[in-house]
Amino acid sequence: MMKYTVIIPAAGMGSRMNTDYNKIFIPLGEVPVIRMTVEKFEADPDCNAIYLAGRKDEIGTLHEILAGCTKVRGIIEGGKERQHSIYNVLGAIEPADYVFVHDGARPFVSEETLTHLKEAVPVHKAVICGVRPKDTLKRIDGSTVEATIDRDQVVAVHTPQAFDYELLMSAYRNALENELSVTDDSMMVEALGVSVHVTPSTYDNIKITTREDLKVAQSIMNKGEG
Ligand SMILES: Nc1ccn([C@@H]2O[C@H](COP(=O)(O)OP(=O)(O)OP(=O)(O)O)[C@@H](O)[C@H]2O)c(=O)n1
Ligand SMILES: O=P(O)(O)OC[C@@H](O)[C@@H](O)[C@@H](O)CO
Repeated sequence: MMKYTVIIPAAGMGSRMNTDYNKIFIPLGEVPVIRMTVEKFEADPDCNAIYLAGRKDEIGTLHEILAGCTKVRGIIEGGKERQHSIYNVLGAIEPADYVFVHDGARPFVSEETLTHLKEAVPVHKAVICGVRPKDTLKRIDGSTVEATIDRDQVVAVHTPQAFDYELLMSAYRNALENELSVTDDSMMVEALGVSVHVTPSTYDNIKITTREDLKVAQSIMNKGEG
C-alpha cells in the first residue's frame, strides 16, 4: 500500500460553535476533538507523518494534548483562512508522494473511507470523499425555487481529500497567485483543469461545526460503544 503524509488544519476559531475557545479543544467524552482526529491517523499504518496548523497562541496546548502521538512531526502557525493555514503547512513538510488534507474538526473518519482514498489516489492523483444527500435539493433565487436538482449528480463532500504531492503544491500556488477563494482543497485542483475522483465517505464523518453537532457526535460515540 502507498504511504502518505496528512495535514490537519486546526487553526480556526470555531465561531459557529459559540464557545469562547477553539472548538477543536471541546472534549468528546474525555478526549478533545483534535486528539480524536489525530488518533485516526496514528492508527493507520500507511500514514507516515502528521502535521497540523494551529493558532499561534494555541500551539503549546496542542503539543500538550497530542503528547504521545508519535507521528506528529510539526505544528505550524496557521493563517487567516483554512487554505492559508494549509499552505503554511505545505511549505514546512518533508516532500512525500501523497498528501491527505483532513479537517481537525472531523473526528469520526472511518478506516473504510481511508482505504478507498488510499486505493484511488495513486491512480487518480486527486481524490475526495463524500456522501449522497438524503434530502431533495432545490436551486433557489432568494426564497423562490428555480429548479429541483438531480440528486444523482451531486455529492456532499467531506475530508480527507487525497492528492499527489506535486499536484497539490501546484494547485495551492496557482490559487494563491490568482487569489482564488475556495471552501475545499479539490476546488484548487479543479481550477487547474485537472479532474477529481470521488470515493464514498460515511454519514458519521461529520464536521463539528455547531452545537447540534455535539449531540450527533455523542450519539455516534454511543453507537461505537455498542
Ligand atoms: N484560518 C483557519 C480556519 C479554519 N481552520 C481549520 O479548518 C477546519 C475546518 O474549518 P471550519 O469547520 O470552518 O472551522 P472554523 O473556521 O474554526 O469554524 P468557523 O467557520 O465556525 O469559525 C477546522 O479544523 C479549523 O480549525 C484552520 O486551520 N485555519
Ligand atoms: O465552509 P466551511 O468553513 O464550513 O468548511 C470548509 C471545509 O472544511 C469544508 O468545505 C470541507 O470539510 C469539505 O466539506
